[in-house]
Amino acid sequence: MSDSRKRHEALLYHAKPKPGKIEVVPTKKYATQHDLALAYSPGVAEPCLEIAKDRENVYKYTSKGNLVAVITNGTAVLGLGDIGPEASKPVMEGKGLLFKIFADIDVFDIEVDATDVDKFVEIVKAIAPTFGGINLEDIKAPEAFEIERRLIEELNIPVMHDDQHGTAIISGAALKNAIEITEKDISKVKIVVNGAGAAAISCTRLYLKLGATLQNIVMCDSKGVIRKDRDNLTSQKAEFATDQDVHSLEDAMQNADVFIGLSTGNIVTPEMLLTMNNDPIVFAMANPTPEIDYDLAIKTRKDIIMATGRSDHPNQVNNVLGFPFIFRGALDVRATKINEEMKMAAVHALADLAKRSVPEKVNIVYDEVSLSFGREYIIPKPFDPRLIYEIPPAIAKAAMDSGVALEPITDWEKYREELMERSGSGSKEIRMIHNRAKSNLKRIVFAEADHLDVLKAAQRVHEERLGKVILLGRKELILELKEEIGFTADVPIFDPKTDEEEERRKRFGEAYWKNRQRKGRTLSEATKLMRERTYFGAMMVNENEADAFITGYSRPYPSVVKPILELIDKEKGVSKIAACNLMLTKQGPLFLADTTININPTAKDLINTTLMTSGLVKMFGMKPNVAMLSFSNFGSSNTETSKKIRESVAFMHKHYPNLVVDGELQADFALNAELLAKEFPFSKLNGKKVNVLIFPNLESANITYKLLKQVQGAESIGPMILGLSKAVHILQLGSSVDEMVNMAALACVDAQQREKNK
Ligand SMILES: NC(=O)C1=CN([C@@H]2O[C@H](COP(=O)(O)OP(=O)(O)OC[C@H]3O[C@@H](n4cnc5c(N)ncnc54)[C@H](OP(=O)(O)O)[C@@H]3O)[C@@H](O)[C@H]2O)C=CC1
Ligand SMILES: CC(=O)C(=O)O
Ligand SMILES: [Mg+2]
Repeated sequence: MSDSRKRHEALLYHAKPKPGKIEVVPTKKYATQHDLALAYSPGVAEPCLEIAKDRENVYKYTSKGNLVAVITNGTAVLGLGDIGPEASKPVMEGKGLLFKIFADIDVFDIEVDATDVDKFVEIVKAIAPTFGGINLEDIKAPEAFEIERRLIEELNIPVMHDDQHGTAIISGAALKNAIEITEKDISKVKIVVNGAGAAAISCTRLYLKLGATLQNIVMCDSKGVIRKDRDNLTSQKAEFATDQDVHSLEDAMQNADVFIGLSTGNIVTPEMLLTMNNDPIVFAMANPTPEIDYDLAIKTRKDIIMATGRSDHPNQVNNVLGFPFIFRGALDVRATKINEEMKMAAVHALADLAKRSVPEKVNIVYDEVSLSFGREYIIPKPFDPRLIYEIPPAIAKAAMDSGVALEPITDWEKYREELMERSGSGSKEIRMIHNRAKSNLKRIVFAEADHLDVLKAAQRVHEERLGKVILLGRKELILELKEEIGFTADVPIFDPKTDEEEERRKRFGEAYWKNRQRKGRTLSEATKLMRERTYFGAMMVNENEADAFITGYSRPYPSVVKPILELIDKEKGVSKIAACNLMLTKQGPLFLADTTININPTAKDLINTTLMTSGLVKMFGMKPNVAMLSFSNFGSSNTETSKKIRESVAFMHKHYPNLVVDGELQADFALNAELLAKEFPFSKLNGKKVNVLIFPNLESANITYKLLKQVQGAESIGPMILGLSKAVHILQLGSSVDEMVNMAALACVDAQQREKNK
């Protein structure tokens, strides 16, 4: 896109459909006169009086605890300089947007027309009662240091100048990882810092805490190198003044290992980069134009680790990765400050997160095949859904340990749940299954581990400790792919076709043959079949060499179901297996059956499917409320379909009176409690929230689950096979990584359950 088009697009984005990026949204009902009498006079007087009695109650009755002020005077707006309070407003609204979407924190952006330190401090202090925290932004040095120092001292809510400490935390984490990749020693690396303002000074102070050595640092400002022999240095600049024989940025760059740019755009040249040491680390963080263009830098030095503050290149080192999560953790324990311990905890939590395997969602958002720790991925991406539940707990814990938390967290698991809930990251049901899988690790076989996405899913299962992973497939290819995605853990790999597995093939073949010898299989045939991974993997579960098995990613469903049915016995009392999909819809979880096995089930099949699905629902910790669906309601039609459903409902009412099941019902009546109560008050489903839908045939079930997925974007877990005697599950052809991770977790929980029921 040309520069003028980009400019036009940015202006249009801010202007339309209504000017600006944020608005205020009420959180309470306001539809009736009664609601308004509560929201405003007279009802509002009650919380006012409670707060007047005890100021602490402000956290109970108002939004203070989750409200942050983003405050500026517009004197150092990005790298655009002193452009004034009005011109800074788009940036501050932008921060409001980011606080909200990444950490569910509400923001008032406040642009103050005051450059005088005393006046600015007075104004912020005067409005502080409104807020739970204060994010100072884009205030130039040296005033920024004094303003922040005084506000921290005089207020008892967290105050942080983000350009200083947010930037220091993020760039500190990135620097720590980049140095690790280059295998250098932080205490020995030569660092050039260009810029000596709010961001540069605080970043450099933090690098010293990470182990960098003052003698190895050269800092430059707009006038050149900050040398001891320069006059009129501010006290902050004087901290970093050098007596080395360097007099220009060019001099400083010679043999430097690290360049930190927090100054202004386009001031580093390719020639300067060429004089740097091997494996140079270049963080050109000026916004919006970096000190050197990303493409130019990587073209100039093949051995570079390059980062900018921008989102359109790899390695975005930008404080967006920090402030939402830092304030989240601080607000959640009512921290009175954001202290050094909390900042350091954030550095390490961020640096560590970059080393773990990346959720597939992140690859998709950034249009990447497989992000993994390395030169082009030294720090997590802002859209990483794990940030919200990994970083705030680290901050909160450090606040508690360092004695600045007024409301310590006692239940960390619950806190993590709340954080996930805030971000809408994954559903409760998925988290519940993941947590249960983690509680007792089961051995799970991935049949098609030589496929990239299957291997990525296995990596997640391993790293998130959802199960003990066993990989099946071509070993050489698996090893190659493992290396590519940074899956370094040593997990068992089996290649069923190789000589290495001859003994197992023989043993599995014999066991299989014993079962099938009267069904037309010879021993040699049976042994030969064990070269196939579906057979081999399923036999591992049969022979207790694994607890769970998932397969089917690369093959059509029916071609996988057939061998599975030959190999794995049905559960006692089950005549036919069935399949169920859990759909995570906006109205809550819905279990749909039978989505993939029985084309035209009989009344008996429907009863079996209903009973098996009800068992599954209980495994998810829920009570099943089952609607048997059709195109008619309670006898309004007399087709064969309606009749078979009525027959199965009658059977279940007689033999399973405690099961909440009814029908036949149309889908809208099943899912709309009011409609059902009005028309069919006699129904067993009255007053219940239906969470199981049993369909009259496979077509209707299968079409519905796929429609929900595509049209409503509902997440689906499944199809889960019901009625087998082992935890064996079949994936849909081409399942996504997330779907496979969820299925694997479910298969592990299924295996746990079977162990318990033994
Ligand atoms: N990626 C990120 O997350 C962040 C990036 N930044 C970027 O860092 C830059 C500075 O921000 P901030 O510290 O808040 O602002 P300040 O106004 O506090 O500091 C600006 C500094 O840049 C120096 N400078 C200006 N021009 C040059 C030059 N040609 N050569 C060397 N130094 C120069 C100034 O020198 P002097 O002291 O002589 O005036 C001053 O020290 C901005 O570009 C901003 O966008 C800031 C925060 C976060
Ligand atoms: C990112 C940021 O805060 C800045 O450039 O000022
Ligand atoms: Mg800023």
